[in-house]
Amino acid sequence: MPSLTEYPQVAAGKIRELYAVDDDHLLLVASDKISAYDYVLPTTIPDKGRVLTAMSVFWFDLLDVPNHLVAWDDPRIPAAVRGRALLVRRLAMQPVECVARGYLTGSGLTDYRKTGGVCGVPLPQGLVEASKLPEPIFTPTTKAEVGRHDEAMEFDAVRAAVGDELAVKLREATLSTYAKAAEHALSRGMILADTKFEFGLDDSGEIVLGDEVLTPDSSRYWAVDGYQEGQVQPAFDKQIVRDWLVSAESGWQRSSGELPPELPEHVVESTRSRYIEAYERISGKSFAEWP
Ligand SMILES: CCOC(=O)Cn1cc(-c2ncnc(N)c2C#N)cn1
Repeated sequence: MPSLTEYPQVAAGKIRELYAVDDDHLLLVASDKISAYDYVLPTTIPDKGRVLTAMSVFWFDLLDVPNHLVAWDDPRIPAAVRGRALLVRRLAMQPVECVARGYLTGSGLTDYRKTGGVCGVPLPQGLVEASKLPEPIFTPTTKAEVGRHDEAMEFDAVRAAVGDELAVKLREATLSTYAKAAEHALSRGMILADTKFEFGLDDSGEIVLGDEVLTPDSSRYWAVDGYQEGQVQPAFDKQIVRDWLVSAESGWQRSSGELPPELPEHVVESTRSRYIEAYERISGKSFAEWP
């Protein structure tokens, strides 16, 4: 069994790292780090990396779309990260964050209030926070540099970036994959409000689903119970953390620009439970059975 130090690191995000295994394979490793209000918090959530990896594996198996997953249990995966790492095949990743939205919130709502639509896609008047959209929309963004925000792209910008034919294929793959996932989530009592996919091309030029998929870090999940149009929905996984950070108890002021403080044990434990609950509701499996 190799050690992670044998694999050169090729990319690092706030929460995840990517390593080169060989010419054709990469290792996508999820940490237990958690971010809130655009900060990576000093406190980790035990098992978060394993839960989100288990969720990606579940979704890759459920969705019948070509994807980059080779294995999550393989001799090439170092023991230290087994269960929170995906062995994937190397793709030519496309320079577009492929976002699908079924509900209006966050930056999409801000865009709508300014322009009447999102990423140039016109929407009906009268929509409010958390409104369900008449049909899901493709609202791509750029892949921003580390430390910068992704920027909204209109469809013409996607065409300019990848060409007309591939732009259409990316939109179709994004919306059809979102629809399948949202339908399954709803059958499990969860609203998949939006999600971000990354696609690459394999050697035959086929579109292949990459990155992590349909995790609470790449998606907004809301519980159906309690869904109320017109108000900000609690994020299934991070709301406890967000609420504590802006409560008097934390002693932290979001506007201060200071790093957030350590989380108390009860917030860590409740958040760990929320991640496990999200996985178990969506997958119908027990997290205790994940390696
Ligand atoms: C540190 C986290 O950042 C990323 O994983 C983004 N990223 C993905 C790739 C990638 N590159 C080739 N083939 C792939 N299958 C993938 C994947 N997934 C590169 N950066």
